[in-house]
Amino acid sequence: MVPIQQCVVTAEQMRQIEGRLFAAGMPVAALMEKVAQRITTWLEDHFDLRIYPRIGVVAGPGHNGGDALVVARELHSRGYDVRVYAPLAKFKDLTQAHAEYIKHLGILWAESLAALADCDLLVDGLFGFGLERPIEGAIATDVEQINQWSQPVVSIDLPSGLHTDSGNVLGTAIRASHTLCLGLWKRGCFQDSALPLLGRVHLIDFDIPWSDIEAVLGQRPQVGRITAAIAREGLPLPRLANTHKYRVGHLLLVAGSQTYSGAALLAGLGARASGVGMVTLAVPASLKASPDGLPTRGLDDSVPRTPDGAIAQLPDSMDLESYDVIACGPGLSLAANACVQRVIATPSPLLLDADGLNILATLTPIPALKQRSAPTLLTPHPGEFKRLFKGLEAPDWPGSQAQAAAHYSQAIVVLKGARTVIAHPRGHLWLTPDSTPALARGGSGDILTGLLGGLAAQKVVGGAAASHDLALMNAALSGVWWHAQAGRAAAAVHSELGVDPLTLLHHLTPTLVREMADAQP
Ligand SMILES: NC(=O)C1=CN([C@@H]2O[C@H](COP(=O)(O)OP(=O)(O)OC[C@H]3O[C@@H](n4cnc5c(N)ncnc54)[C@H](O)[C@@H]3O)[C@@H](O)[C@H]2O)[C@H](O)CC1
Ligand SMILES: [K+]
Repeated sequence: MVPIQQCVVTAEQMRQIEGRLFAAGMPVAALMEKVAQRITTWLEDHFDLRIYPRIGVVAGPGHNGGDALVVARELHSRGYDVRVYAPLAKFKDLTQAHAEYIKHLGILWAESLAALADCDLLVDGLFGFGLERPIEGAIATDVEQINQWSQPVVSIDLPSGLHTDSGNVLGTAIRASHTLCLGLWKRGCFQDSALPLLGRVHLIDFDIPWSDIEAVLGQRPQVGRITAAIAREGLPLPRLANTHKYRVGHLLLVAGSQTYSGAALLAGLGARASGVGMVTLAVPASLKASPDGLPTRGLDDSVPRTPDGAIAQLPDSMDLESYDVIACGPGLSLAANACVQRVIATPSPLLLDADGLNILATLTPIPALKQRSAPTLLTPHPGEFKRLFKGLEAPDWPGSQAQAAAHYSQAIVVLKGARTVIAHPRGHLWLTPDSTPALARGGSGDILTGLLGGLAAQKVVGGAAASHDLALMNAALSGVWWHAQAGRAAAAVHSELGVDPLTLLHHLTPTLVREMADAQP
């Protein structure tokens, strides 16, 4: 059984799951009642009656509106001063019944949105996963008015106006301060276009039986949300009490040039934060004297250099197979072609990033990757993705793009974005639950490369070749999640503008310590 927090559905999948519950005998009205009770309790816990006495509820014609009306009734019975506004006169039957009872109770039924202007909190129950077409006309005007007001807005299921799957705005959409996703996470909650409108997201569980989820999503759902538990499981912890540095991974990091020296350093520091036993940083001799005490292997001056001062070729004397994992790319510049070709030809687990990917794009990338006998992890941002996988950016969302690219290249693809997605060649897709725009900054990605490489080396070391693919996947899940959580922790202290790469680095270890402590029983 997969934990509920890990499941992500489309509108159609949710409809199918809901349909199974109803077919099995769960009355529609009873389910709405149960869901709305949980929403009401959540609201009461987060918006105290003494501070938020007046609550405005905006209800639509469908069952999202029905949920909202039950919430209105329950808030009224718990002592809140509730006002309801329903911009459409026609309701589905169950919603209509709740509307009549609301009026019978004497709850204020407003004729216009203006009556809700001085409410302390608004509940948005206009549309949920049944939104079929763009919001237009008078309702669009109402939505825009709500967005101009300053009180918090809690959206039921989704901010009204967002498409459940694509996260795109249909016409116009509510800008929520909180979104209470009902039952299962909806795919739209992970889309870049939806992020500015969702506010903080919470799942309201209503005990959907696993058998019904499994019947629709399968025993191992193809799409998963990375939970803290998944991320912790993938970390190389705990260590054996009698281990030593060569048993906890040796990473070769091929990075840097005269022009881009910072990238190599940040990737090296990211690797160091991963706890990996050994990092060999293959950098041009000019970068050898690294600040911050990082052990580097500066290749001597006899090694040919590119015009940018990157390593043009790794020395023949270097045994690349002796490392557990090779990570290659940050700050290499585009001329380090031969160097990248050599690491690709080495039968070791490989992570390619930045110029490693840009150089790969100039080769015949897919055959080059498919010929590899060891697993590959690619970490493109959307620009690198486009160069590498021309045409595969067409599917409607980054998840499908990454899945298509992973299938096509037979590599694990970490497509970086506001919510990074991770796709495995066998089809599984993982979504990052939360992150921060503070990470939108040069250097964040270099740190991620080092972190992933270091985690991967610790997972790979000592394992049979057949286990290396899983080791890389686990490293990707844990590393992407850890990096995002550290970014959030750093932003909480230093603001979204204050998370420069070194600040991010300083938050990696404390974040790990906190997350591991949270896992203690
Ligand atoms: N997840 C669950 O199992 C449960 C969900 N609940 C809630 O039900 C909604 C989905 O309800 P549904 O009636 O199918 O759809 P909506 O309420 O989102 O709205 C459909 C309604 O609106 C009309 N419509 C659609 N688009 C527009 C538009 N642009 N302009 C005007 N009118 C439009 C459409 O014709 C329908 O009449 C889900 O999100 C949950 O909130 C259950 O209550 C509990 C179980
Ligand atoms: K809504």
